[in-house]
Amino acid sequence: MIVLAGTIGAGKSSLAKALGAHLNTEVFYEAVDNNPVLDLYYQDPKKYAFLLQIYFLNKRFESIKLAYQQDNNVLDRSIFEDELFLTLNYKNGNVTKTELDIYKELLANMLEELEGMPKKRPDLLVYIDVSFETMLARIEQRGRSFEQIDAQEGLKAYYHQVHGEYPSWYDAYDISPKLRIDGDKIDFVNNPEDLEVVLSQIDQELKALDLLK
Ligand SMILES: Nc1ncnc2c1ncn2[C@@H]1O[C@H](COP(=O)(O)OP(=O)(O)OP(=O)(O)O)[C@@H](O)[C@H]1O
Ligand SMILES: Nc1nc(=O)c2ncn([C@H]3C[C@H](O)[C@@H](CO)O3)c2[nH]1
Repeated sequence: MIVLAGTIGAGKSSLAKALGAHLNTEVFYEAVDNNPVLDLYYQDPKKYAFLLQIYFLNKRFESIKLAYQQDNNVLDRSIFEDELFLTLNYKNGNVTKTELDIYKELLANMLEELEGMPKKRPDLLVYIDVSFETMLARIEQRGRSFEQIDAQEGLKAYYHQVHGEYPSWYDAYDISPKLRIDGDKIDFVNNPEDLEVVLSQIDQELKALDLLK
């Protein structure tokens, strides 16, 4: 399983789609469309943060179990980043200490389940690194109404926090081999040559892991 990581709007879903097509494997997208809590969360984070965290964690676990069934399936965001969002929500007073503790216990239980599976962790994590300016531009360009910074006071500051958490999260990540992609410079969405460069970098990593001929 190849996992894509990165801040909101970094390009994970876009690269996941291209990578799945390239490797001829399945892509497990993050549960955004038909998510009954996400827009409520953006309207009222204090009320809905814990429910949203549980919603994403449950969906993530479901996707991981399915994704592990075949080599080189692609997962749009890692279970470890969910914890990054949780911690941030706790810091911001949207999640109580009791909720934080319950979530962490549940997560530990889920990770234990994964430890019991034939494949225990991702084969490769691909991190798309973008600047804060790029993050904002991509969120605006994608245009989900509830994510727009003019829709909600404090949203820009929240995005700044999320963006700020990622570099140290990525540096500390040691669960699997990892690859960083500069999502500011490499336009794998509009430039086929750039996409080719990224895909061949990933291919090389997979070959080194004996997951690609
Ligand atoms: N490298 C890139 N160059 C140009 N545009 C990009 C690039 N990556 C993504 N985009 C555009 O930015 C927007 C967000 O991309 P995408 O939905 O793939 O991000 P994401 O990381 O999956 O976001 P989220 O965390 O919210 O799910 C889309 O409109 C996409 O077309
Ligand atoms: N609060 C919160 N916790 C999560 O675990 C989480 N995972 C994703 N998201 C939000 C970010 C994008 O708007 C949108 C798509 O990534 O969903 C989250 N928000």
